[in-house]
Amino acid sequence: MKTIAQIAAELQGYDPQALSADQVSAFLEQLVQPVTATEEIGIFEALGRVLARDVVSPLSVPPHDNSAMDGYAFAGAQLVAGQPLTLRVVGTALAGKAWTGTVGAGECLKIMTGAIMPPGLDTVVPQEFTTAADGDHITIAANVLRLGDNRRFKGEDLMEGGVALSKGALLAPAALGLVASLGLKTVAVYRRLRVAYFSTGDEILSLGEPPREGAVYDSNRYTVFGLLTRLGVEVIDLGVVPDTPALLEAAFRDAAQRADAIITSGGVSVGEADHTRTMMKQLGDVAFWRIAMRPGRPMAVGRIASAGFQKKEASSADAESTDSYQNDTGKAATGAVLFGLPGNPVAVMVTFLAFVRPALLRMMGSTRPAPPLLRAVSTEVLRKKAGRTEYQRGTVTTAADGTLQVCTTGNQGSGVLSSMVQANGLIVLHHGQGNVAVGDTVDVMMFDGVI
Ligand SMILES: Nc1nc2c(c(=O)[nH]1)N[C@H]1C(S)=C(S)[C@@H](COP(=O)(O)OP(=O)(O)OC[C@H]3O[C@@H](n4cnc5c(N)ncnc54)[C@H](O)[C@@H]3O)O[C@H]1N2
Ligand code: MOO
Repeated sequence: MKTIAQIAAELQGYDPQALSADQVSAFLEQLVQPVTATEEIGIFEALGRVLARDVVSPLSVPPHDNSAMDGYAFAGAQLVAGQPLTLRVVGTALAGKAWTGTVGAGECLKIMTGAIMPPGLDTVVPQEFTTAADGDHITIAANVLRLGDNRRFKGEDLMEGGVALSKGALLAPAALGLVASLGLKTVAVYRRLRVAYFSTGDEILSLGEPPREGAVYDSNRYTVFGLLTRLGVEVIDLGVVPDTPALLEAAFRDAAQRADAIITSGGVSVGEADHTRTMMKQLGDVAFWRIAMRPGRPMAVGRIASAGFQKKEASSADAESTDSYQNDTGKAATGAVLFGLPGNPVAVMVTFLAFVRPALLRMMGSTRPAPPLLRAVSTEVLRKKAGRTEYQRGTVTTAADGTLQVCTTGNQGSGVLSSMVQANGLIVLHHGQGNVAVGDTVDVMMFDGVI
């Protein structure tokens, strides 16, 4: 496990007072490692979990060549271009039962979708392309079919012995179905990540407290709860912690003991009455950054030591595998990764989406690349200074001509949550980018499926 100083030394051009968003991502990739503990769980429990071992197909899917249509199976070599074909129906093959008779030249077999294709037959004509000829014959119109049509091959979805799903896959609904199609009842996944969160600040009111002059209700706790829950981690909610050293220390210790990662909001800027910063420094190995981005400029990142694990031992633990420090909760006793987010509600969400979410996914063991950004045409002028990354709240819509367009949603202040609620994505104005004119194409990070 590398210390903050080690990672910083390896990162080109590292300056904690002026880090680009890309440098932050590169830093976090070094700081966080996937959990190692795994468990075997039922498929219904596996949605959103990360596969810890390749799933190797114990059988082929489909298990045999079969029909893709309700119709008539026959040997396709009998088809002649430009001519209809009349065949005698010799029987019916139903799904789930093998047909045991023989089908010769000039003959066909009535077959249902999914029924096994008997040997020698390779083509299926859908029922609606046929007309009943006299007695037990059918006629296939000319030029409606080619040899091999409507036949599904054994193993065309998954072949026995092949890797059906790779380690690191995030189990989405299609993956659950795929596992079930192999007849498997359980999958091996990484244990669920535990993430503790608390809000800091003396001006922050918990719900239920009466309003007080100068105080605001805690909203970050709820947005972070939502973001973490959507990610599928176990959320450890530690509420609002006042700016009191003893209470902050207790909260950090408790969080580091129980969680893999700690998220806090507030107290990472240069304010005077902030014990949060001091406590982070005292209990851990933490860097305080000013990121060249908006919103989300100040942020603290590092590792908080858990009780019984002395900070100065961190370097001796470096060479060891995290596994040797497992405590009885299955969590490495090396403390927890800290994401100290700025207090402003939109800055919390933006830093979470830009940095914390990818880092947590990595800790969960996921190897899925980040979803691609969408390209949309800006319908307004966007003022942007080169030399920092800006995230603006926006709404993407489809124009009458089918192109995607985007406009911003209201007040872009970093405390304004209403414009976040209206948005369906974040317009990402990259580090080197300047002003945007009407008609320029911009990148958008869509929220769907993320938040
Ligand atoms: N001299 C400077 N001042 C500030 C700087 C700076 O670089 N130099 N950066 C500004 C930026 S950008 C931000 S963001 C804030 C971040 O400061 P803190 O992380 O110390 O956050 P606080 O001061 O505690 O809070 C900021 C703001 O957010 C409100 N807040 C905090 N927690 C919550 C919560 N749980 N729910 C709702 N609202 C919350 C808080 O009341 C403040 O209004 O610093 C700037 N200043
Ligand atoms: O950039 Mo701060 O992080 O405005 O909210």
